[in-house]
Amino acid sequence: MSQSSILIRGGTVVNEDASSRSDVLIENGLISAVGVDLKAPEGAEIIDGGIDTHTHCQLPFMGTVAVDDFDIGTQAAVAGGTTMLLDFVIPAKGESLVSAYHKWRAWADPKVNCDYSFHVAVTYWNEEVAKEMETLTKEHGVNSFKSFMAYKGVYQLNDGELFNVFQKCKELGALAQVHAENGDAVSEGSAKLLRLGVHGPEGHMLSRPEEVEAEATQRAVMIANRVNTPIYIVHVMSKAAAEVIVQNRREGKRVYGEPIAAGLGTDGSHCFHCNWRHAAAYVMGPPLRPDPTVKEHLMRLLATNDLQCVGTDNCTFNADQKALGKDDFTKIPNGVNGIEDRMAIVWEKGVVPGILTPNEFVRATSSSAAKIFNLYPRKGRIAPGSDADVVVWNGDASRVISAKTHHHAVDFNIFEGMKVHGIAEVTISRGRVVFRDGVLHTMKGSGRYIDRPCFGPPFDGIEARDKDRDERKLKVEREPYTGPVVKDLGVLRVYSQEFLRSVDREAVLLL
Ligand SMILES: NC(=O)NCCC(=O)O
Ligand SMILES: [Zn+2]
Repeated sequence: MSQSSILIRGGTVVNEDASSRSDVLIENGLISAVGVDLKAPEGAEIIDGGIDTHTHCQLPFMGTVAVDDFDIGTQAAVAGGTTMLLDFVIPAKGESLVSAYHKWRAWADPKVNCDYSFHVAVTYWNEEVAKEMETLTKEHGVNSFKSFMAYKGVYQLNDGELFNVFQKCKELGALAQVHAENGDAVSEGSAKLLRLGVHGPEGHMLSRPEEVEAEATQRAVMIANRVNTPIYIVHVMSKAAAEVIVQNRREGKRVYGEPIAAGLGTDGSHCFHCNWRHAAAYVMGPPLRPDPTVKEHLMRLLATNDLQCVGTDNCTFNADQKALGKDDFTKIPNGVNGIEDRMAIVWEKGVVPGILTPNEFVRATSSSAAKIFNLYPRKGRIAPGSDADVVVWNGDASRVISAKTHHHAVDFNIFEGMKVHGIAEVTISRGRVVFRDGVLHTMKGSGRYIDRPCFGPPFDGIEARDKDRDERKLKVEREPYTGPVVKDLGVLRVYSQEFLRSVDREAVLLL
């Protein structure tokens, strides 16, 4: 059969809700039939191609540029069974969001080897930004905007700005996302560690413990709930932050949480490694936690659907780039790898020990992302009419992860030496075999940018909740007050407690 027509026979088709022994027929980039005797290698599982919800290919960041570009990043993706990336446009403070979007498209379009789409970060706030958000949703298929609560002085928004961004997201039907870390606490913590003479990578981790992430997570959820708009917390890295999400979901708040491959597969103890380069390789924000039990904890929350999508935050820097921070951990470019190994890490740490079923694996690595970002069932499902992004997955086969053999550009792999089960034997992107038996067959620029319409599933019921909560229902109709009113001084003056203590109170009131 030609590339535009592929029949995968004799496998088990694994969707998020059911598995069945079926063949899969692919024609012209779409799945055209799923059924028996249509005619994968015996015993293989046919899984919908993975969706990585969080990548930063060739991101200009902290004085350098991430080395996995859109070509290498998408090659690594398909080699690991991922067929779609959701990357981020991150405009500089004051830069037009729309221009930044076009700049990122020009970087990505000629290079991508599988489908992709962009979230856009809001790194400052004014009315022009609000208009540009609208343009991005209406003309450029963007339905998610990320705000940073960290990176003080660079990307960090204050609470008032978060209210504005979330309110605009709600109006547009776009999903508000946050990087939840208290940027002021990070900044104070970093300065303290440096003052104490802790300059190495461990200082990064020690300067921003779990409560710094948990507090910001709670604040973001509170603000989103005040606005009554859904909120998506990117890279949930700690038990404390995860607990905030679990509790708020129990209370009915519309909150989604995204652990990443690094947080599920390894931990922050590496930041104490005596080799500086090794330790620096694990520096990312929020940090990987030193507690070795965090990874299993997060995996169990994926099983219960308390956390939803697995991303990677893939943002890779070579040794010489990480060395920008050799004398000061605050200058180490933050970021780790993950795109290629994400699916295998979730299989190894989730399915192999029995924490996740294969169906839950599909939900966590693909279908939930497709639903939350409004791509379903075009992506995230093996069914007639869906895009033919498919992986023939061998859950019994194993490999040892190594920077020597990986498909990334980076010179280090945070999962180095780990034996993982779950191998993508064949990866099909839009009906074309792009990876088979360990060999890439990618075509640079063949991936497409996928528009994502607004008002996806996270918005179901939001309007009804607005009606239910409408405070006007509690407004009290009263007789107007007709008694005396103190003379209006005309000017509202706000004095500090210190000032008030230092002067005669009577005098101040008379001013
Ligand atoms: N996360 C990280 O350490 N690097 C990438 C940029 C970001 O997402 O904050
Ligand atoms: Zn990120």
